[in-house]
Amino acid sequence: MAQVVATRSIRANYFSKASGSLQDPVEKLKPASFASKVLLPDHRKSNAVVLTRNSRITAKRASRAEPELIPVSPEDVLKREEQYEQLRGIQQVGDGSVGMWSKPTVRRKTKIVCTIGPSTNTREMVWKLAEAGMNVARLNMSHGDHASHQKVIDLVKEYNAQSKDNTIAIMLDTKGPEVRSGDLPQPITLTTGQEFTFTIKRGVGTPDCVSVNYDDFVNDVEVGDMLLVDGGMMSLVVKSKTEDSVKCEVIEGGELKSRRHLNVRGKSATLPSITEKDWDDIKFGVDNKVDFYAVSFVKDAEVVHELKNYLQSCDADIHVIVKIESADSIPNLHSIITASDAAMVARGDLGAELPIEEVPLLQEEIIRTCRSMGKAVIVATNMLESMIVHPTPTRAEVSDIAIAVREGADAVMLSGETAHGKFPLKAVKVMHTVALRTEATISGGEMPPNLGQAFKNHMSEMFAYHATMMSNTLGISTVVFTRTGFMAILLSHYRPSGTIFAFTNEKRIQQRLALYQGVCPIYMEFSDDAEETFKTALALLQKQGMVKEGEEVALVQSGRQPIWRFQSTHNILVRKV
Ligand SMILES: Nc1ncnc2c1ncn2[C@@H]1O[C@H](COP(=O)(O)OP(=O)(O)OP(=O)(O)O)[C@@H](O)[C@H]1O
Ligand SMILES: CC(=O)C(=O)O
Repeated sequence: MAQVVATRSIRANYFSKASGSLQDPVEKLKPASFASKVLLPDHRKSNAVVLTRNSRITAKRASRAEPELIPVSPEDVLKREEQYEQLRGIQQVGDGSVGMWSKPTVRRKTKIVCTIGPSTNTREMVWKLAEAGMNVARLNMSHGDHASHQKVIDLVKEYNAQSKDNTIAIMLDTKGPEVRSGDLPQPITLTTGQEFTFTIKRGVGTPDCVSVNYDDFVNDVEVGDMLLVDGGMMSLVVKSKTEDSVKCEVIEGGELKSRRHLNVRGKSATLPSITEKDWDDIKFGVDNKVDFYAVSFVKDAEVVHELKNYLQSCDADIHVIVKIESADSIPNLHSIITASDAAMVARGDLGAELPIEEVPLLQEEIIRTCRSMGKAVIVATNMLESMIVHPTPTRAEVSDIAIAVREGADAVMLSGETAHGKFPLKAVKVMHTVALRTEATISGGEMPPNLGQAFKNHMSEMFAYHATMMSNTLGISTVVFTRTGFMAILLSHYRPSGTIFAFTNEKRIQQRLALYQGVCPIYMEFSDDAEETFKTALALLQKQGMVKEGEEVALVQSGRQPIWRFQSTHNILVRKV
């Protein structure tokens, strides 16, 4: 057994200039030296860690072995050998940070968010999605009613209650101040060059005029503005305005269906980010104890504070994900993300309010900002759009998922693909496979920028750093015990190469942790005796096939609320299962 024990005297100035999020691909293929597996060049230069007192680090060498893939469906079992060979190949030419001495099991780290809709809102489909790899179920409050969302919430809770080793978090996505066209008796064809009118009068739906659900639409738009319909599928330029209508010329035509999104290029609506309907939906989320709110069209941090104050006032422990999708949010990105728990790159509206070519650059920037601030980040929209109607993805879609994984997203999201698509399970499987394959090429040890500022240099942060170094060096998984989720989230932030098995005695925390990259959350009653708890945890991991006999793991005891330890002591124990 190896042990790291430290007291408060450990110097915490171990942070160095971060590595970029993407390593040079040629560099990546070079066999790494031992030192480069442990520390990146910058870390080496800065002589990162100084343990001054009461510290000892030893580690036992176990037999060399290779990692194994976890099957997620019967089809995967058939492909196991093939994938195993693939991964082995990668590790031989690549970093070697996984599986150097021990035998960790390779699990997908990047999480999958699935929007539940008419294709998937049954018991059978919720179960199948969960078994295929869904980690978070998203309820889009722009569609459906409370009764239909309640049914899905109950199904997910039922799944969680009966599942031994899996848990699905619930995300309630607010409708927000979205501007939509009204209902139409049947779709209308818009032809390039044609005149078309939007009116704030209710109930209009003719071949050349349709209602808009927002009274200030006429005031917000100006002559010359470009209107985008359905995320840019169609576009119109504003030619003139009256008191209640906006006359346009169709630039890009197409088929206009009922209740389509309307965006004005470069402008956000002057509506509040949380509308009356949203407050009603938020209350519904509190009553149902959902895990996350995804708040649409956030423009500044004020709205996040307002929501957090409300949640505090009703004693609701629900995390807030800000959706970055409005032109106004970009100048306030830093303060918005600071105020929230996580962010979503909501590329649909983002690419309509801003020029579409800005989307990949903003995605990279938002991910980098979140990673440097210790916040979770989700990449959403159109990830496998073609799979709404086709059983296989385009190559570009596969690349899109791989890019989000390599950029360091905690999660990737499916929208129409699982909500109303023809192949929801296949879409999840594609996401799973692409994420897993991409992750196998990412070497452990890449730290986010500005590390050390995110969590106020807490002692736990240094332990997360060292546990990560151990995981990367020894090729082992990490086991952490957490009541609040803090330490598991912190570890996730450092992206160790092995899985983070996060044991918690709180069901809510277990569900919340389902969103975080690399975290496998497990519910367990804690005993008063630490040793007994460790043994039970390792036995449980072995029983579920998550670790194997003889495999080593790093047990981390740190965090804000000490469990079985004195206030000022923190431990990392390396244990053989
Ligand atoms: N709860 C639901 N009930 C009915 N239909 C739904 C539900 N959730 C999603 N959908 C359908 O799936 C589609 C894609 O879901 P998504 O969450 O991407 O919607 P969206 O972001 O509002 O996009 P859109 O502009 O297409 O409505 C929706 O347009 C809607 O047709
Ligand atoms: C997810 C979402 O709301 C968007 O992409 O606009």
